[in-house]
Amino acid sequence: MASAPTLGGGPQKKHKVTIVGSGNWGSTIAKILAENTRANADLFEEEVQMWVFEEEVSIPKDSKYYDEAAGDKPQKLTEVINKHHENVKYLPGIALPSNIVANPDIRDAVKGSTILIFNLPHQFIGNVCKQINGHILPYARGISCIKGVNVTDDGVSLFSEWIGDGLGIYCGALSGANLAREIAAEKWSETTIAYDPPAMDYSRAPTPRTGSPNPTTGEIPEIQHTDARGRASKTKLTAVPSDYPPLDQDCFRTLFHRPYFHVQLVSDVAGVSLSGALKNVVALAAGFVDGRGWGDNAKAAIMRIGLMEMVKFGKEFFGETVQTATFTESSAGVADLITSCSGGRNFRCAKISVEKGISVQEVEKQELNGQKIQGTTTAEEVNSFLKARGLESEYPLFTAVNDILHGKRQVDEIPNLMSDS
Ligand SMILES: NC(=O)C1=CN([C@@H]2O[C@H](COP(=O)(O)OP(=O)(O)OC[C@H]3O[C@@H](n4cnc5c(N)ncnc54)[C@H](O)[C@@H]3O)[C@@H](O)[C@H]2O)C=CC1
Ligand SMILES: O=C(CO)COP(=O)(O)O
Repeated sequence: MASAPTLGGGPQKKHKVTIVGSGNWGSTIAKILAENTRANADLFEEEVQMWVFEEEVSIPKDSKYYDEAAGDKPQKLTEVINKHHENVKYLPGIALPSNIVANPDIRDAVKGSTILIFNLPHQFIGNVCKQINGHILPYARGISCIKGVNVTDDGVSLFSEWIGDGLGIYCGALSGANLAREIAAEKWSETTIAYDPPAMDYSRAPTPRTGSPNPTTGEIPEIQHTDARGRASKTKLTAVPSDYPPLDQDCFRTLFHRPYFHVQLVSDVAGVSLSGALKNVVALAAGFVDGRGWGDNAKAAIMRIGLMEMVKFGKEFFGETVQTATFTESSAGVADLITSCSGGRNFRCAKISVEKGISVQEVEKQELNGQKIQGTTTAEEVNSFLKARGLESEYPLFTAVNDILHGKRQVDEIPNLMSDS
């Protein structure tokens, strides 16, 4: 284990960072993390592990990476990334720092890491967590960059909480107006990180939700989560050993903040996670109306109604744990809604689907080269949750998007369906 001297002369371990996922956003975040682990050698091990869902890629003849010896033979994506320091499939044209190690073995990638960054399409996270459960450090901490919600028959839960509960660790959330391709090109943007673990990790005062260790016994409080049906779950955390730098908000700010990627810290994990998930449904609606050529006023109307439904959903099902300001003031809320409804993949796929008269899923396959949009599944998941509670009519925009995706409604019906909003 790498160590560095402390003021007291004792060993000071460094945090090891693993990113679970390597798509368009996953690879962009890996770039940011690797730049910052290099710049902060007192806190972090320089090498960043990046778990890659292994697949084979063909390198075209006109590519600078074309290898005469290999010819057209497909090559493993991990090997291409480690050799050329570029994710040629999911983030082409962007140089990745050489301290990123692409690893196809998920258990090996997370081994010994104190910091786990979850960044993959939400439909794959369940299987990945199953594979790493029991193979991570008990005192690891996580951040979920996933934009989606976890819906089961029992209710809606946030991936940050679901990952935390499942793995027995604390997991915060990162979300913002963050089109990956712009950030990978180092164009300035803001993001929001919500990280609010019990005070044992904290250099600041504890919040009422997370409490602090019992001053007499030193016992660590459990983290309590309440799902959308009001059912509570508790995660008993293992404290981060004191020979590591504190794993607090400041540590995560240092890990993520770049001159071109400004981090705003909040404690509302639920609000940040929900905003990121629900705005994808709204972005599909914005794409539908743009595809019909209705212009910016219609798109603004969609954003206004969508934001209202996002806040209503958060307040109705997550109560006091979400703050309205997260939706209306943070990068994770209104700013992400605007960028996603302007140039996101959900928006673009929905727009093209209307223009070409084909399904959004078909456009996704044709246009995105393996990238996955999240709005289609989130629209279905949110709809099945609302339907089961007889609440579809209270969320006309969310409901209309799902109905259009399933051919039950037409885009032209949107104005009438929104008439009471
Ligand atoms: N791309 C963007 O601009 C942004 C994306 N996000 C969010 O980040 C999350 C990750 O998305 P991206 O990195 O964009 O992914 P992506 O859509 O670019 O790529 C798909 C990824 O899924 C992986 N994959 C395919 N099949 C798999 C399987 N069976 N098991 C596990 N992995 C599999 C692929 O290897 C690839 O890494 C999503 O929740 C997305 O909403 C958030 C902010 C920006
Ligand atoms: O979340 C995003 C921007 O913040 C990306 O949205 P898309 O997945 O629709 O591209």
